[in-house]
Amino acid sequence: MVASTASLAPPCRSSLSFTSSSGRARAPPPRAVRCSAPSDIDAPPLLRAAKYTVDRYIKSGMVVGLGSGNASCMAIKYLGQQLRAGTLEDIVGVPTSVTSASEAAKSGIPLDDYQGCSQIDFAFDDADIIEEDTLIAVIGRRKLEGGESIIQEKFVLNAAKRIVFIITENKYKGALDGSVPVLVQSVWRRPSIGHADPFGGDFPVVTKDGHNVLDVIFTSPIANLAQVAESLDRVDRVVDHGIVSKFPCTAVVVSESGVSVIDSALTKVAGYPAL
Ligand SMILES: O=C(CO)[C@H](O)[C@H](O)COP(=O)(O)O
Repeated sequence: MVASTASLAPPCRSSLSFTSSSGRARAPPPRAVRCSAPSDIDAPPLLRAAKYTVDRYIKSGMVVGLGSGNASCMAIKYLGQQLRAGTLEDIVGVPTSVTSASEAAKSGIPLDDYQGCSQIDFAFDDADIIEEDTLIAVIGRRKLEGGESIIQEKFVLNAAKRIVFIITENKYKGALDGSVPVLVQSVWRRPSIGHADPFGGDFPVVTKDGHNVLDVIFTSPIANLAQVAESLDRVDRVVDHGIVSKFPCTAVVVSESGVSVIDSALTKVAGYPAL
């Protein structure tokens, strides 16, 4: 459960600046490009997307960030199958959560800890929502009580040379809605009865890194996720948040009609094999 709730006025798209948290201006990313994707037409669409991601992006010898969520779980299992079949060799997985670590261990994928790992060749992950064009994602809206960690997940994604989000079509949007999870240093909460402390009170979630989670709820569409991330980065006692801004970034999007690949780097599209 979330610790508490706050609201934030949505930023205005007209002031989009793409300034990084270090204050450096960066060029707006190219528009995402869509192309159709591939084979294995009998499998359920999410599984096709997971298999496509493994087949297309993972090569023998890679260090691979292993995401969290349904699609990532399928990709982890399929990666394990490819290792057992000998189609892929010498893969080391870096899990983004306890759940992905456990799934990878069951699938026979050798693992490394994210804290001991500075270079990750490729990572895949689920997301709660992805902004069209920029491919900026929100992760971590679900409960944070099963060993998930936004800090761990973002560390792995940021350390990866290339990332792919595997999502269903309803998560790929122009006008984003809902909430952004924000990690804050634990605060003492006033109890309605009894005693309170950072680990109790009215039972707020305390993450495995020792933080509380605020869900910043937007009551109108989020016009500009990059600007929301910048604003949050400037708030005192905010440790991290669920907005992932990474370039280049690819979304493998599942719809009823099939699987599409949307790539934020126009130049990469030409390199795709015929699908
Ligand atoms: O934090 C996340 C990705 O790590 C997402 O919140 C979550 O995993 C989405 O899961 P699903 O795709 O199964 O709904």
